[in-house]
Amino acid sequence: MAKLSELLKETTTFLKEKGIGEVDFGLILGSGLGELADEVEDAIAIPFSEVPHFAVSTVVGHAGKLVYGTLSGKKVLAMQGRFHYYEGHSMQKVTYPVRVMSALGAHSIIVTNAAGGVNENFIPGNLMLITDHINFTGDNPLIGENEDEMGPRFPDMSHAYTPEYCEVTKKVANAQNMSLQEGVYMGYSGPTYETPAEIRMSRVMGADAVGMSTVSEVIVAAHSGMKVLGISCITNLAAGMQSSLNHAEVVETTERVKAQFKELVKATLAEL
Ligand SMILES: O=P(O)(O)O[C@H]1O[C@H](CO)[C@@H](O)[C@H]1O
Ligand SMILES: Nc1nc2[nH]cnc2c(=O)[nH]1
Repeated sequence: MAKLSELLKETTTFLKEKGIGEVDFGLILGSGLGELADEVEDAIAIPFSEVPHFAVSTVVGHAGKLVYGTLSGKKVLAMQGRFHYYEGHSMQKVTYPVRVMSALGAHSIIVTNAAGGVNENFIPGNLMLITDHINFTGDNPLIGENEDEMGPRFPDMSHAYTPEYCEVTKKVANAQNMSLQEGVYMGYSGPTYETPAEIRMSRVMGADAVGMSTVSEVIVAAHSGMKVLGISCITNLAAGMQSSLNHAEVVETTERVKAQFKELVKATLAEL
């Protein structure tokens, strides 16, 4: 199998030929949250299907494009949509875009997602600052040979969600009179939503929200030495807390709060 560093060379050479230059921040925009990339100035947009070694996005609410340009004065490379483990990709494939962002010079990523609220104080439409995560997917993108030039064999996850970035985000939300919840995101493999019993377990384990993404991306960001800001949009109450769950409701809730979500990310990005 080709080394990761060799694959990355092919991908970054392709992207540079398309006009993509230095990147400060990588942005991963979750279910229904991709519209933020439409605000990128001087944008260069490339479908995932054209990018060497990228998977394709198959989920509703994930446009499947890379968008490069300037947002809040920062050079960003945004993913309008992401890859998920439940789509049948390996964890390495799911997280390859984070490797690409790092290889293009990004020192930080902003990860966003749609998530179910486990914390009984949350309501659909809330935004939640992710302060930590529980990897409950049963897999890890770093399993396998470690390429030492990519990062350490045993990465420290003590401060995976960069504490300074959390502080800045809280200040920005406060200054804008925006309510911002905070909590722990628990990543399941999906594609089933959880059972009510799993949600009761998640709550006991310390989860405030549950989803099917993000944790593997943040593990790779930590491995690459990147700073991380994570924001969940609580799109529904988790299983057992409302009558039933479906993806149409998830996308509908993001529609309702997308203006607030975009404002929070843009204003925070300006301060980072
Ligand atoms: O995490 P994102 O991609 O935002 O989407 C979340 O919403 C989808 C389920 O409705 C799953 O893909 C889950 O992970
Ligand atoms: N796993 C999971 N993912 C979600 N994405 C949006 N809502 C949910 C949820 O309740 N559970």
